[in-house]
Amino acid sequence: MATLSEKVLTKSARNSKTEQNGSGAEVEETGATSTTGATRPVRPAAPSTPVLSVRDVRISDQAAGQEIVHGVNFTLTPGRSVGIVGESGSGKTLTCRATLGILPAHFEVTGGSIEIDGQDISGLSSAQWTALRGATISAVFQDPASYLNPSIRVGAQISEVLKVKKGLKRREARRQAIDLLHAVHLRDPELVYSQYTYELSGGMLQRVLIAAAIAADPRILIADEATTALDVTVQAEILDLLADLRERTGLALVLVSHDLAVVAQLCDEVLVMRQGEVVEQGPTHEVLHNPQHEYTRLLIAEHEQYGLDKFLGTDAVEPAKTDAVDTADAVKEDA
Ligand SMILES: Nc1ncnc2c1ncn2[C@@H]1O[C@H](COP(=O)(O)OP(=O)(O)OP(=O)(O)O)[C@@H](O)[C@H]1O
Repeated sequence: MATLSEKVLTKSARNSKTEQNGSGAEVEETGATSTTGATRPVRPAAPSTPVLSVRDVRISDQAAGQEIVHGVNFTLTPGRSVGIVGESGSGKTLTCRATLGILPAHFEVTGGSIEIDGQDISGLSSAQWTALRGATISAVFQDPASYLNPSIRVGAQISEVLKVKKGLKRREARRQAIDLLHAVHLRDPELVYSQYTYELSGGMLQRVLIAAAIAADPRILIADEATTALDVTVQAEILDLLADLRERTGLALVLVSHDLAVVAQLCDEVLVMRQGEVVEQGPTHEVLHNPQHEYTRLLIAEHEQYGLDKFLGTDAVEPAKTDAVDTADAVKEDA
């Protein structure tokens, strides 16, 4: 079977859409939520094996002696995507970082379990993590400049991933890095390869970071507010790119966004978080069309003015009941 980057590159070379490759299995929806959350009906589990299982994960700040994330559940099979939305500080990034094994100092997973490709991550050694990151699970965060080294040409940074993770020789790593820059729709990839971060725009840097993140053909990509800082046109292009990777290569996506339109466009399932709780969870279309929790309704109301309904098909989104609540406080991110 062709690797992820080979498939991306093949597609890029053809520069045309192809049909799904069959690896995009039906999502296995657990139907589970936090104990306080609204629960959706469970669909029968899909036959495909999960690449990522997050089960009742709890994260605590050990310095403060406080649980911050109170139980997150979701399962991803190849080619499927889950979105995590919610107010600032609700635990979205901590959940992602726990999945990547990079929680900040003092923070620990104090309950539940996380399995990547069937492997419980709790007992992994640092060598095992090194093998897993990039090759099986990868991530793109906001602010790409802070994840790239300003004193090394961006292409060399992608080549390095290819040399370390795929054991490629210098010349082949360079060739594949340029192909990857092409695959993320950067014009003149050879030029970009030889440039430094200060020479590139935010949108270009974000694409470079995505190219680096997918270089080693991961099975799971975590995109945490990866398009938030970009202008709408560039954001749309990057979302298309992620959707394309997902459909064509079976990449499983965890997408954190404050933007419900982004989640509506890209995700099969959505988790709505507030104050460390998953208050609502289910198939994206269902949650956004028929929200059960007041906070979800608030989020939707906040986004309707930005044209969320255009991503939800022809049906209008349920009108939100917002009278009793100060939405500006409830949805701090949008302030
Ligand atoms: N490195 C850290 N040190 C101290 N506290 C932290 C750290 N990272 C997160 N927290 C705290 O943990 C809680 C959850 O943070 P997290 O970053 O997961 O929120 P979030 O939902 O991703 O928010 P945002 O949308 O603003 O990124 C917050 O109260 C935050 O202040």
